[in-house]
Amino acid sequence: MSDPLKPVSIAILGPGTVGSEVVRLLTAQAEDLAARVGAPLEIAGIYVRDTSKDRGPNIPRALLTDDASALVAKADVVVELMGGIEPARTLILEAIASGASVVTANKALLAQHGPELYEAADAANVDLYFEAAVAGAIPLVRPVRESLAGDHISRILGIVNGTTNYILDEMTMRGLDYDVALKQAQELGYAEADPTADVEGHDAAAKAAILASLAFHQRVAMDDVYCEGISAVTSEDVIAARETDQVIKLLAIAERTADGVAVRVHPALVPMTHPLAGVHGAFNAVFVEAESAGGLMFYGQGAGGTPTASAVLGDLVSVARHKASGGKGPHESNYAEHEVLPIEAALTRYCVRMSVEDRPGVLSAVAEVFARHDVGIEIVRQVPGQTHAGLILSTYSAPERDLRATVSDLEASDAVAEVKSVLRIEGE
Ligand SMILES: NC(=O)C1=CN([C@@H]2O[C@H](COP(=O)(O)OP(=O)(O)OC[C@H]3O[C@@H](n4cnc5c(N)ncnc54)[C@H](OP(=O)(O)O)[C@@H]3O)[C@@H](O)[C@H]2O)C=CC1
Ligand SMILES: N[C@@H](CC=O)C(=O)O
Ligand code: NA
Repeated sequence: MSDPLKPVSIAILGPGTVGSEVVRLLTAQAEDLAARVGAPLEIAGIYVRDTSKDRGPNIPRALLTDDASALVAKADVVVELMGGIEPARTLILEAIASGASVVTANKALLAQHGPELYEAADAANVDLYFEAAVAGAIPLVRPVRESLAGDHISRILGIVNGTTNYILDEMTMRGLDYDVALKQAQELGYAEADPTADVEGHDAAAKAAILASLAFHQRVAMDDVYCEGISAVTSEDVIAARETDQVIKLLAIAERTADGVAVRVHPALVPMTHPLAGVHGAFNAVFVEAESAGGLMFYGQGAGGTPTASAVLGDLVSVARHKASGGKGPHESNYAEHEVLPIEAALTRYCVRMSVEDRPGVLSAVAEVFARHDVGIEIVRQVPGQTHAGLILSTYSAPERDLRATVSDLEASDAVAEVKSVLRIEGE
């Protein structure tokens, strides 16, 4: 335990969208934060690659340094907001080795190298906090890691990527083109430095891996998460969804069943009446189902500089309190060994949109393909077309492997001109 009046020295790595807001709020709220921590928080320096670049009025030039290792070595707490794997990983390990606690928003790093970082932090008896890494401002890591530590979480389902929710929402509500909506999301500071991580689902998959690891008390890596992004979602899909009172959302789903755990990220049709359908813009919403607590819902801003800075500062206050007055946050809990199940085992529903020959007998030929794989059809809608008829079929719940085999046979069928899209249906 250090002298309660001695300042806690903070190193900021990366004053970008999030980091610059953290610095602004640390300065603007200095008195409140000092009172809450029990010691002043002092910025020891801000690491950048180029110290000559102007970074706006919130970033004092005098604090800039391009010597990350020297800065990390003199800090009590290192706040990593650069993103990416290297040099973030090495600098966090250096920080931990020198006895500093770490706050990071870097989900990509945690999903790939989490075990190495948790082990180092536990061995050095320092904190590693990462509330901002999952669902931005929403308190979610702490509730799952701490508040629900006495319960059994069975399922987590939600929207955990602000950029893709913003894009899909703009396409649905305002008919915007995909590319225009993505550009806006980048300008608003929601997207990752390389937005491929957002639109291909990798960012949501990293968050799903982190949440599943915390919820199921075992290591779930990025590679364990089945991942499909939204880059293949077309305006036609969005319109077809709206015509059937549904919306398309990129969902992250982590489930624990009797057979093991399954974690997946993919676009899905959600009924308009479901609460997730009402999550607009860059907002996120996550449902957590636990044995004793029942259902819990978390909702708020999942991206953006200021909201994310709130989560970073919350962590910073916690770890600084430990530096000022003693104590330590939770260590990694990874004792469980559930099997990680493949996507083929998932039970889900499909909506298949296709164009078919406009002749008698086609409907029964299509129905026969579904029956061949024991997949029940719940709803059939036919849409007249010029050369072909449009057919939209929604199935009952079935194993993914049977649904895939059905689609593959539909593609090979003479009755089907084209399978235009296949979307899972969730949230009913
Ligand atoms: N933006 C958001 O809504 C959210 C972001 N996050 C996470 O927060 C982290 C930061 O994101 P964000 O602020 O948006 O990112 P930005 O790209 O806006 O900022 C990154 C900052 O880090 C600096 N940086 C990047 N790479 C290096 C490097 N190799 N060496 C030194 N400095 C480097 C950049 O410097 P320079 O200006 O010189 O390029 C910039 O100042 C990421 O891990 C991201 O996933 C988490 C939740 C929400
Ligand atoms: N790019 C991410 C930022 C927050 O994690 C997102 O869009 O959700
Ligand atoms: Na969060």
